[in-house]
Amino acid sequence: MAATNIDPRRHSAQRRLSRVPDGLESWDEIAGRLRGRPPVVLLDYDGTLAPICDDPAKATMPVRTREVLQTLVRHCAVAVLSGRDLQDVRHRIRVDGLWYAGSHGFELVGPGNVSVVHEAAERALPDLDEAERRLSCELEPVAGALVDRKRFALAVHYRNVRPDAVDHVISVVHRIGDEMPTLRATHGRRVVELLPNIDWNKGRALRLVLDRLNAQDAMPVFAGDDYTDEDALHEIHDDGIGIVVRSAEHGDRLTWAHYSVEDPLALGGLLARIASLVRTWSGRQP
Ligand SMILES: O=P(O)(O)OC[C@H]1O[C@H](O[C@H]2O[C@H](CO)[C@@H](O)[C@H](O)[C@H]2O)[C@H](O)[C@@H](O)[C@@H]1O
Repeated sequence: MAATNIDPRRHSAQRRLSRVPDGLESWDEIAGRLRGRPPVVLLDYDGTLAPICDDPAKATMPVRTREVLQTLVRHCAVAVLSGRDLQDVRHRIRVDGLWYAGSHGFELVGPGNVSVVHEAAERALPDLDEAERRLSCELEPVAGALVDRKRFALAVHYRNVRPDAVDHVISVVHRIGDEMPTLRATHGRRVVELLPNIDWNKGRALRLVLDRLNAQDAMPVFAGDDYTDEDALHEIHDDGIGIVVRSAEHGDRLTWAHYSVEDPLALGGLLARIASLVRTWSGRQP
């Protein structure tokens, strides 16, 4: 299962979540790293901007975080890289001027009507349709299982499934995915997903955004909470600031992040400090 791009030779640079310093406590160090290098801020949505909840349709970002994004985007480039469908994540964030990537980066839109769709991923669409049909049918009897179709991904949520039925749900998704060579499986927070079997992920989408912005001198700052975010954290590991949002759900896993924050609210606080810093540089305009 080719879920990530990560080069195993560099695994020694990963750390356990419990050993990653807190970003708010390390603020002076972060501010020092940003000095002279304006940030490009790239963010995951679920579990990062918005707290995790039982119903994916009800995940919302705190009002204060939206205000911070509105301030940030006036002073630096901001992108949201989500596993959600592109239209869904745009609708949830509702801030103009941002880059938005949906389906884990297989489609993106940016300011000035920029639109990028991964062409090869379109070849997986018939199999995604077929997998959606079969999974909806096979998992219909499983209470709490939720099949969530995005344009270039198919998530099966098991957060509300009885613990003794979870393995069954996961194995059904893998069996159907294995029968379709155009698809591959990935895992997230109480979710298993089928994606186009292409060497593409949030790390590659992040690099695409930086390239399009011509942002070689900028400091990429990425924040995420989940396994799929590790590709983006890995991508900027040597030349950026990676932040992981901690969660008990993952245990003491390995991460490429440089700093951590306790939860989405704390991340909002850290983003507010970054916003305040970049505002100062541009003469304190709102
Ligand atoms: O990359 P993200 O923006 O973090 O999207 C990843 C998945 O997030 C959503 O599911 C997760 O959040 C739900 C709401 O809190 C939660 O109920 C679920 O258990 C989590 O897995 C979203 O629904 C998925 O489509 C995304 O792929």
